[in-house]
Amino acid sequence: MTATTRDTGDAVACTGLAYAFGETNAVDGLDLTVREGEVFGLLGPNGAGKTTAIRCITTLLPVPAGMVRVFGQDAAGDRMAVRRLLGYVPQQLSADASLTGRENVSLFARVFDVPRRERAARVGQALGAVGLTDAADRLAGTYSGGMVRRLELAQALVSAPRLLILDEPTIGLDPIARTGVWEHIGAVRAATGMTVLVTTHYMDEADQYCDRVGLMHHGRIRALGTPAELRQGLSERRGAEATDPLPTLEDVFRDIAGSGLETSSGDFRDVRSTRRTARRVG
Ligand SMILES: Nc1ncnc2c1ncn2[C@@H]1O[C@H](COP(=O)(O)OP(=O)(O)OP(=O)(O)O)[C@@H](O)[C@H]1O
Repeated sequence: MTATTRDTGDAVACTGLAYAFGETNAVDGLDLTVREGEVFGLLGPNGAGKTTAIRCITTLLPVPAGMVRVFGQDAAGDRMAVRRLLGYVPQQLSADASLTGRENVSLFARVFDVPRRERAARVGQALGAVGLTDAADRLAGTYSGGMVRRLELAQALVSAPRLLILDEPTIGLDPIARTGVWEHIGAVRAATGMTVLVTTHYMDEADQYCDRVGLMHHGRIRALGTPAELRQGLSERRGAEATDPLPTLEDVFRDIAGSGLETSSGDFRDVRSTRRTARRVG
């Protein structure tokens, strides 16, 4: 095997990844490994560099410094090979309100080269996997926010990716719609063994649905582990008694990102993203 096709068994391996916008070091020496089959949550305050890192991993941005591999494929080398391995749900709207759900997913099937004779069946399966079979032939413009998010999930799933990358998939959704999105992700994952890399500002979701989380701050991972490990670690650092309740993941986040949070919106909600989502579903 050559260096560019070496498969480490990891879904994503970033080493020393750096990306700057002018003077701003958005990603600053990021080391990150996402293991095959896991749900990995990338958390961090506004401006931590999560979206920029994800855009490098999806090959939408170049890799100016460091290394990014997706299932062993070099993102700076064969970008199409990397793109074929992944499905991506960005923060911005990726569904067209003037098309039906089925038409939207069909468009992605064509773009991702799903063989013509399999297309109709695969589109139907993707819509079914996110619970949109009954609404498939309605215009996406008539969908609720949660349905739009599930439609975008179907778009990303139609190419049967080995790695699904979701940038704040539940922002702006009500609790029931949030749970719905996660349940559909979980069902597809259980059926296919797909790896999931997700960013979220909702600590409760990270705690409940992610196998491991990485807390990113100023362009790097500052803490890494299962939610339980991170909570236990903070408890030990605080010298808590065994009978004390474990701190929450939000406590861990505040402990690490500290001042970074005070310069943002005060909680983990990204106002900018919420607005983007509000536009998308409006
Ligand atoms: N297109 C751009 N031009 C200039 N600076 C940018 C651009 N995109 C991002 N940045 C800057 O890079 C840094 C990292 O931004 P990024 O969007 O990656 O963070 P994030 O962790 O995804 O934040 P959020 O949680 O708010 O989405 C920030 O300082 C941001 O202002």
